[in-house]
Amino acid sequence: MNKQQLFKNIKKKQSFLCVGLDTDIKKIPQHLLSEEDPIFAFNKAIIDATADYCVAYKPNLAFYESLGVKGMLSFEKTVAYLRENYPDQFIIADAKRGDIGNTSEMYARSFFDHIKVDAVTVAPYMGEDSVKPFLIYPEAWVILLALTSNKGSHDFQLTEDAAGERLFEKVLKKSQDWATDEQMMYVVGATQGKMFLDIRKHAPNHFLLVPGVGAQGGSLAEVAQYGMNDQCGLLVNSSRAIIYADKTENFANVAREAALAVQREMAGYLHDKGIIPCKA
Ligand SMILES: O=c1ccn([C@@H]2O[C@H](COP(=O)(O)O)[C@@H](O)[C@H]2O)c(=O)[nH]1
Repeated sequence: MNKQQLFKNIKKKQSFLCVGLDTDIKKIPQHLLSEEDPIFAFNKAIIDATADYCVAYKPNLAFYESLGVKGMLSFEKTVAYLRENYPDQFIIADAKRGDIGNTSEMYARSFFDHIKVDAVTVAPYMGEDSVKPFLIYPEAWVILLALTSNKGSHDFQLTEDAAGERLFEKVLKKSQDWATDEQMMYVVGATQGKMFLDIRKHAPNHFLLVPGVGAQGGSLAEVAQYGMNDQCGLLVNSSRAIIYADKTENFANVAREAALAVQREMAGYLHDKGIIPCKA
């Protein structure tokens, strides 16, 4: 999916919500454990319940890999289910990959040739040759870690060189030699508040994948205020606060309500920015 199609979907759905499929066998409702593939059954129910209110899904690979081969099958089935039934949803494999060139090439093949997601998250710290193999797929996206949502983002990403340039700024600047905003996005944590202003100085037109609202306490209002651009430019992820909003047999309906609440708030910010027309 290209940038224009993504923006069109955001306007149509009045939402820039990405639902995170961080599916943990220990957290899903008990009654699903008798299913042949409980993880897929959970994901399918969550997707069917929330698809009206979001434009993207982000399965995090750690949750699937932790279950071995079975988990990877659930992941692949989830992506195939989305592709077949919700082709307008943008699919992000949150895998935080990146290695020497020939190894990155294998990661890229796995996500873009084999599983066929729209985007993969990549760590930038091994540099150009570790990122470039993901960029040979013209329709696929790289989402580079820039300024993450966790406390540890201070350890490296916010450190300054002698000229006062912070590491995340170097990442934003340098990586723009590798790809345009039609193929690269950046991860910026919702917990970073006003730092979105600094991000936008270096990347005014890029889409940002923003995790950290909901369970991590980041403010959607601040993200919209400081991070939104004329084409929205935001995909805000929420995982636990939506998918585990309820643990009973009614979990999917409650997840739908949680997604709807976020979508309504997002519609307000899109109106305020003039991206979607005000209600009559
Ligand atoms: O900076 C980052 C980068 C990635 N993540 C991932 O996003 C989700 C957040 O889940 P919540 O339950 O909504 O907190 C999860 O998959 C993280 O690994 C992040 O949180 N921060």
